[in-house]
Amino acid sequence: MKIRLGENSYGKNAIQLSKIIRHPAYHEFRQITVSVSLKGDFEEAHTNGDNSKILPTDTQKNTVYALAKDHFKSSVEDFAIYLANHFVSTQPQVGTATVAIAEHLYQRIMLDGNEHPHTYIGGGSEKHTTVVTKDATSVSVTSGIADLLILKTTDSAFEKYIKDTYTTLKETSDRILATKCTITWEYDPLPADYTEQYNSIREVLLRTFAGHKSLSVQQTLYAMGAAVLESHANVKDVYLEMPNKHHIPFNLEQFNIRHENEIFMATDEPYGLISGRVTRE
Ligand SMILES: O=c1[nH]c(=O)c2[nH]c(=O)[nH]c2[nH]1
Repeated sequence: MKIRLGENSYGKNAIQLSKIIRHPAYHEFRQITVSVSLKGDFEEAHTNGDNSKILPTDTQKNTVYALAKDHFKSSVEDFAIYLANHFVSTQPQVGTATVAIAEHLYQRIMLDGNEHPHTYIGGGSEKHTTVVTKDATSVSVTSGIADLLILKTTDSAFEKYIKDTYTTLKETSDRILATKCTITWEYDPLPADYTEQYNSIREVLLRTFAGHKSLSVQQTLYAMGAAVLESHANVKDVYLEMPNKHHIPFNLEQFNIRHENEIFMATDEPYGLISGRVTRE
């Protein structure tokens, strides 16, 4: 029987790195999770146990910490590109390096109307993500937002869907719309300033979510993706995952209390999961 090795990769996942950038008047604090994955000439490692072309994942991890000192200064995208390029250009057996970074967001706390110089508040579950894939001739950058918890208390309906024997869901013209969404977009061409692009795309996403008169999560998902493509010529496509964080109206009428769409029961599971890619024709 002929057996052969198929597609393979290896690397270090979930490297936790924090950095203080000390400015004279204040400190910047950054916290990231980095994953490295390498593809290349690793056939012999798998079939013969020959490790002569293996850069240990432990060394990959150490490289991330070492290079962060001088090269993690601005955006996570710039650092990911630097790291991916390092592995491709210093290791001839590596054909493609993929570096994924998720940044955990912190802001300096406000005290007496001023940002405190060295004390921070976390940004909740939201993360700024990037996945950079680099080979000898090309680089791709897909950035995004992960676990962004957003909610609106009106301008969301869900009506006129299929009703069959098993339907119990009541139509609503005014419900809570809540999601902890993960959104990614590919840049093409690559921007000069990733942080500026990220902030501007994030604002378009939030503005669209807020302003959209939603007939369903599906429709809001499409509107958010389309708004990014309409406002950012260098975004090739947008992928959105929007779990529906249900807030179910609680039946107060069983206690003879009038239901005025004010009291809900938040449920974690099961949850609707709506996902979709919005792209240019
Ligand atoms: O926006 C929605 N889309 C659905 O497909 C769906 N299904 C459901 O039960 N509630 C909702 N809400």
